[in-house]
Amino acid sequence: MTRSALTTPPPDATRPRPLPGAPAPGAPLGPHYSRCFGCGDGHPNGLHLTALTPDGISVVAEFTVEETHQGAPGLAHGGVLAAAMDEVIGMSVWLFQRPYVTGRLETDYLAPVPVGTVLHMRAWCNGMSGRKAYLEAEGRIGSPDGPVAVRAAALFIEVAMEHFAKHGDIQTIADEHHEYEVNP
Ligand SMILES: CCCCCCCCCCCC(=O)SCCNC(=O)CCNC(=O)[C@H](O)C(C)(C)COP(=O)(O)OP(=O)(O)OC[C@H]1O[C@@H](n2cnc3c(N)ncnc32)[C@H](O)[C@@H]1OP(=O)(O)O
Repeated sequence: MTRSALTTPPPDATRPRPLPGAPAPGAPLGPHYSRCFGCGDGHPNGLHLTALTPDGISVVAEFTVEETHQGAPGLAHGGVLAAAMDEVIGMSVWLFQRPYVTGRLETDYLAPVPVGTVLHMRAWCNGMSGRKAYLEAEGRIGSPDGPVAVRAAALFIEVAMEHFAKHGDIQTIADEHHEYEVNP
């Protein structure tokens, strides 16, 4: 991965560990929001990623490239692939049970991804330092051992739940997230 200093963990970053209450290995991860473009099962033309965690600290996910995801005829749009990377990384940092948002996302495109492809994705955390989490992901064509088509490196920043209350739709957060108390 061609990664900048901004997405490279500093020497004092800590390695993540599975938290008590993390989903059991192999258990499916539900959407964080039903209308999320990346993972929402209620989104009419989103990516509909399906995911699980093998170990409580990383995520594997599948994304089937549909006609609605095209850029060039018959090929996935690069922005859609970046969205898929953002989403699987967001799913992995969600395992740490604190809210994070994408601060920076870097993407390498290594091979075109045809419509109909099942992209096998994996995301993991390289280190955490204060509010910053340094993460990485890859997407492989056709199988978990297939050729790598996309790689991404990201800096996610921890935010308070008030971030979503201030900038988003607090009622929907309250309706779908009973695990958090939101005090706008
Ligand atoms: C209900 C549940 C739903 C759950 C929701 C889960 C959603 C998952 C969805 C997938 C993920 C997304 O797409 S999230 C959507 C896309 N992302 C966003 O909308 C974020 C928009 N940006 C922001 O809101 C803001 O810029 C923040 C929160 C990222 C940072 O603002 P802030 O809180 O004021 O903090 P700030 O002081 O600026 O930054 C903190 C530290 O991070 C560094 N930093 C900040 N941004 C960057 C950057 N782009 N590149 C490098 N470094 C950065 C700063 O230098 C600083 O370092 P130092 O000085 O401390 O060293």
